[in-house]
Amino acid sequence: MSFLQPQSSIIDLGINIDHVATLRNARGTVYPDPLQAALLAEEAGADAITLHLREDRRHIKDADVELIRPQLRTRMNLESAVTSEMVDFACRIKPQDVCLVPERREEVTTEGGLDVVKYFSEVSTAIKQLQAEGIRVSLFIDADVAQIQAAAEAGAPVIELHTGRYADAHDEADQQTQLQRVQQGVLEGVKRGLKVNAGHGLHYTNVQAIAAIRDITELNIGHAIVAHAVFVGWQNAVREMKAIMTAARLNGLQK
Ligand SMILES: CC(=O)[C@@H](O)[C@H](O)COP(=O)(O)O
Ligand SMILES: NCC(=O)COP(=O)(O)O
Repeated sequence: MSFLQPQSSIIDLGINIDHVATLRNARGTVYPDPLQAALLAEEAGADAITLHLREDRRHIKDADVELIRPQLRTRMNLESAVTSEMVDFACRIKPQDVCLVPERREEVTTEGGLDVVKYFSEVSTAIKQLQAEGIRVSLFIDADVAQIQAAAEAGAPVIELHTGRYADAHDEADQQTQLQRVQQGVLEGVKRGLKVNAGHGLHYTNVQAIAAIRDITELNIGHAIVAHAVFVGWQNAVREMKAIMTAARLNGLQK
């Protein structure tokens, strides 16, 4: 029985547990356990658990997804490449949400958003297949009008804007430019009736400006939280991020 009371958040936090698995896999141990991380994150205020089953299985493994799915008391947001192997797997597991992402084997992390314009037919087909299983589909895209338009036309109800360029900005002027791109992207998404999420590369001192954007529903954050947990503990790291995001949103609403 679950004693976790669902509370409505002013902005949702999806905790990405990929790099709990990265740490586990580094030594071939069974710890740290991604399932335990997911359950403790939920207790600490996570609104969703995000995990990316990469084609090379470098962190999350098939068995993690299978084990974690029925145990969650919030929801699972499974990040997946647009391949028949991954989409079939997602259809079998039936997470509440699937976020379709681009993948390149040799990349260190997800570089850039899914090119929905170029792969419109493949993306539309994957969306239909997932939706037939009752899964809500999100597309991980750059804050680009053409991509947002294509996402809406492909039938995705949700987009997640890639904040990597904002996070990697080399100076303040560039960061402002990238922030404005995200802000504009959010407006474009909302205009088309989409739920707009964001994520990638967000951390404790750059998340505020993104969380303050009033129409963003959810942020997905992983690497920075796993890293911070080394010093403050996993649940404190989750709570701290949620508190920072909530304060930034409330602040943003007052402006
Ligand atoms: C899609 C995305 O931005 C993240 O989930 C990212 O994939 C995290 O995992 P990696 O660090 O393996 O890219
Ligand atoms: N979709 C983005 C995500 O899940 C988290 O990315 P990161 O915080 O690990 O960079």
